Amino acid sequence: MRKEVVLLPGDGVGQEIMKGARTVLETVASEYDHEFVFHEHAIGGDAIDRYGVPLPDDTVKACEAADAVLLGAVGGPKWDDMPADKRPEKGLLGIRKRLGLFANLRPVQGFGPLVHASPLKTELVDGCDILIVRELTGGLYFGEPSGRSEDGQSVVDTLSYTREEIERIVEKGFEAAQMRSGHLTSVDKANVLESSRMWREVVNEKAADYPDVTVEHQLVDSAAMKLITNPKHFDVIVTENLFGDILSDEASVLTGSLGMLPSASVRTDGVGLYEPVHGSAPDIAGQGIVNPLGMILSTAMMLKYSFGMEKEAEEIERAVSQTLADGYHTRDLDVEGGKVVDTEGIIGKVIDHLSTESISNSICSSYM
Ligand SMILES: NC(=O)c1ccc[n+]([C@@H]2O[C@H](COP(=O)([O-])OP(=O)(O)OC[C@H]3O[C@@H](n4cnc5c(N)ncnc54)[C@H](O)[C@@H]3O)[C@@H](O)[C@H]2O)c1
Ligand SMILES: CC(C)[C@H](C(=O)O)[C@@H](O)C(=O)O
Ligand SMILES: [Mg+2]
Repeated sequence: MRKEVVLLPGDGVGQEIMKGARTVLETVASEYDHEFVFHEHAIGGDAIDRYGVPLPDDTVKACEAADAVLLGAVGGPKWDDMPADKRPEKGLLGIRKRLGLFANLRPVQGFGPLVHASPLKTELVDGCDILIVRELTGGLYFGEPSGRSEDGQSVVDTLSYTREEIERIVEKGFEAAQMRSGHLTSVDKANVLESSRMWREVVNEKAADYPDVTVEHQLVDSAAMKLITNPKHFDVIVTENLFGDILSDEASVLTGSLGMLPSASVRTDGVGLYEPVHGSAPDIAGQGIVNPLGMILSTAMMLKYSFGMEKEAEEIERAVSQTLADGYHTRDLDVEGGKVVDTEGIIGKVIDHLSTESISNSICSSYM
């Protein structure tokens, strides 16, 4: 298959992890006889520096025309003093909105080889497998009005959702639960927020269409507590934009590092954007030590969801898992007896496991 992929490396470690994604895809292409054509475009601070805006029109057009988009990360202290509408993060929010990517799927897995990497007790983490379904194009991130009063003494951000926006993401949550364990946790703040009360109403209405799914409502504050005291309680979590942002970084603690989490930003049909959950990590950018596995696992999500390449995606996941099982990891992971390697080192190990020989071995062993 021939696929056009837009690469948006962005800022900070974005450039370093994108190299890993590209190398992995090139290996998959040669092993499986695919052709991935890469088109690199600017976003975030990189785009501000080069073109004066965080989301150039060319970038949007290229993404709209692509088969899929991969994004590294945006932002960093260099642009912290820019006015709100010119910040790098506006580029990311802009592309999500322009492409209509309302559903952000954030799987939290990888506990096999990493079960001892989490600061949480092993028995709490072992066997966890959670999918956070985060609403991505509404809520506080996009509500109007937003800004300061003329005298600078008051400020407003608006949390707004239409019923339709809630319905479509809640449906994604139910569909995911149906395909997994059949349990859905809807996270809100219905004891305080009107938007959450409408959210809860929609979840209860939709539940009738999914009789095979059990639903529970959980307030976001206690959900945050339960996520690290009893994570196995959760399977699919569906929640609004800001709650999903915060809970997913928290959930990364289960894997031992924020650098491990991939994500898919999708809509019902059309182009999808794949991005790790973490940011531009300015504290370690340029040092060659960033963990590229969240980005690499995002490429696996792209192959599965946008290109229907299930087998190829599984091979990437297997290669990552075997690399970790061999004891190799970057320094953000604290694994007793593990072997710390740099970014290039870990990418090389993943590639070794993607080579023809190792793939054919895994195919043989899967029939035994
Ligand atoms: N998708 C995105 O583009 C995205 C996501 C989150 C934050 N950001 C931006 O990134 C900048 C920094 O934000 P932050 O520091 O709060 O969050 P961050 O995710 O960039 O970093 C938080 C901490 O985790 C570490 N970390 C993150 N990813 C890592 C990886 N792959 N390997 C090893 N360590 C990793 C960092 O070194 C840092 O100590 C901000 O400008 C923020 O807006 C962008
Ligand atoms: C950089 C920021 C706008 C972004 C978000 O809040 O959505 C990030 O934290 C994420 O999780 O993708
Ligand atoms: Mg975030």
